[in-house]
Amino acid sequence: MYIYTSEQIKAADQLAEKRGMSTFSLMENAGCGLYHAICPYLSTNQKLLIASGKGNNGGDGIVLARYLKMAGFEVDLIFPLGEPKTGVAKQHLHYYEQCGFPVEEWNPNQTYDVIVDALLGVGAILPLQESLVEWIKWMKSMKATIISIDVPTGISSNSGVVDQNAIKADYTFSLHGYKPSRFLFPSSHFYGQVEVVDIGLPQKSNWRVWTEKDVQKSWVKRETNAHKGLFGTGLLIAGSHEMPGSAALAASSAMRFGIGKLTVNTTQHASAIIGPIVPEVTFLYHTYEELVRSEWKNRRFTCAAIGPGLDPTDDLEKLVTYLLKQNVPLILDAGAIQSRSYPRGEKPIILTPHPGEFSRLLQLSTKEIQENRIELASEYAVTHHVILILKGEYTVIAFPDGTGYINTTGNASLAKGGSGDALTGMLLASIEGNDCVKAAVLNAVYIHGVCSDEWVRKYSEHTFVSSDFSSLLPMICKSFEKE
Ligand SMILES: NC(=O)C1=CN([C@@H]2O[C@H](COP(=O)(O)OP(=O)(O)OC[C@H]3O[C@@H](n4cnc5c(N)ncnc54)[C@H](O)[C@@H]3O)[C@@H](O)[C@H]2O)[C@@H](O)CC1
Ligand SMILES: [K+]
Repeated sequence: MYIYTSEQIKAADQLAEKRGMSTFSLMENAGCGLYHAICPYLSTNQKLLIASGKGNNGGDGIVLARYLKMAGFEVDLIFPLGEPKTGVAKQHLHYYEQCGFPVEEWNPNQTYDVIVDALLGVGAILPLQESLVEWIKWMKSMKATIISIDVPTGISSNSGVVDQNAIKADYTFSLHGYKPSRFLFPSSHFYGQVEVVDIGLPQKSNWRVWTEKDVQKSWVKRETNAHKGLFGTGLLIAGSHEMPGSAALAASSAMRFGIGKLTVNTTQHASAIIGPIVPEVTFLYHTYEELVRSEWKNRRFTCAAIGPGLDPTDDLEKLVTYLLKQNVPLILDAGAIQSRSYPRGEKPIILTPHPGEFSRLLQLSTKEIQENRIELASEYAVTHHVILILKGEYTVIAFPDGTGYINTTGNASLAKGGSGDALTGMLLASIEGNDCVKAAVLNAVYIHGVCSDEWVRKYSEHTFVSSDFSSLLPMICKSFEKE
């Protein structure tokens, strides 16, 4: 489940060539792999069109056409932009013709059930040429099932940018790995259902998708002689007169997700609301200044989270600066997400902005953030030595060492006040319950999403509320425990 930029794909191609695996063979692997992956979606009574471009994406289309013809499918292969230009695509066209298969002229009066878009892949340069636009308009009018090879024509590989005439695929079969645009916006909505086709290249990338298997492998089972001191003594600085619920949601999720002990620093008013919901927590009622002065030394907290339900003020900033010096895992959310510098310590500092908060941090529009979520999150994490969790559909989790992950769990039911607070609580618990920081962070994000996925399996997505995390977590966590 790796993710590759167009530059990485080209480099992998060149390295394979140098090592003796020719691009001709890779194209054969691609076409053959595509054939096996696409076949289950086709039937021999359908009329198929493969539209190939001049580059190697078009070459993949030629190989696929040969396999489909050999299997008895009714396929027309056409070149709306002219015949192939690259050496390997020409070679494959030669072999295709030697096998006795024809190239057709585009006939706008012919109808098709399935159209395979092998026009542009990772070599696309936007905007689309006028000659292609006319053809795409005809193709869209056909109302056929559209299958794109590698990336839908008209979207960028590396960013979320989309040409106004881009092809919206029903299915996309990506070669070797996902391309970043699969998880960016608005491009991801043009991919349809996506499958990755292996073409025999070694998998190596700093970016990948975190999967159920990853969670299972990294799930920590408690020792039989465990005691509460082993799972963290957390300080949650959250909740205000106006927003007491944020602290309740973060605290209950932290307790449910396994933290040993939790103290909530909040207002007296907020604690009257939090207490009945989470009787397991203890309370502090300090001002930010008082917390800086004494509490840390007296209490020996092993981790902290700050921000849910808090307004960004100068005093809050002073407290964050103080916490950053304590060398404990620190989660900064909501009101605590501000522009500042970070120490290069051993303990993880985790920021959890949504696109609006990240846009304020970077002084970029939300559109620019959404088009380049992966790259921008990674740059920020590396430059500031923090773990950056950029929330939203396909949450991006970027680490200071330049690695990163995409989370694919979760759905629109999470678009509701309080879901971020619950994540903060889960992160606080997770970071103390797993020695592997990456797994701790990724598992919290993954399971947070699974809760909402489980909800929508049974109930309407409109009805999920963040208090539901508490009742869903016991069952969902159980499903990851090894017997
Ligand atoms: N390592 C891999 O993953 C492999 C990838 N292969 C395929 O090779 C593709 C990349 O091939 P290329 O680098 O040849 O690039 P493409 O085939 O994506 O596109 C290049 C061609 O499209 C034309 N073009 C670019 N932008 C255009 C626009 N806006 N309007 C009209 N024409 C435009 C260029 O002039 C060039 O002729 C991949 O997407 C994949 O399908 C496989 O064939 C082999 C191995
Ligand atoms: K394509």
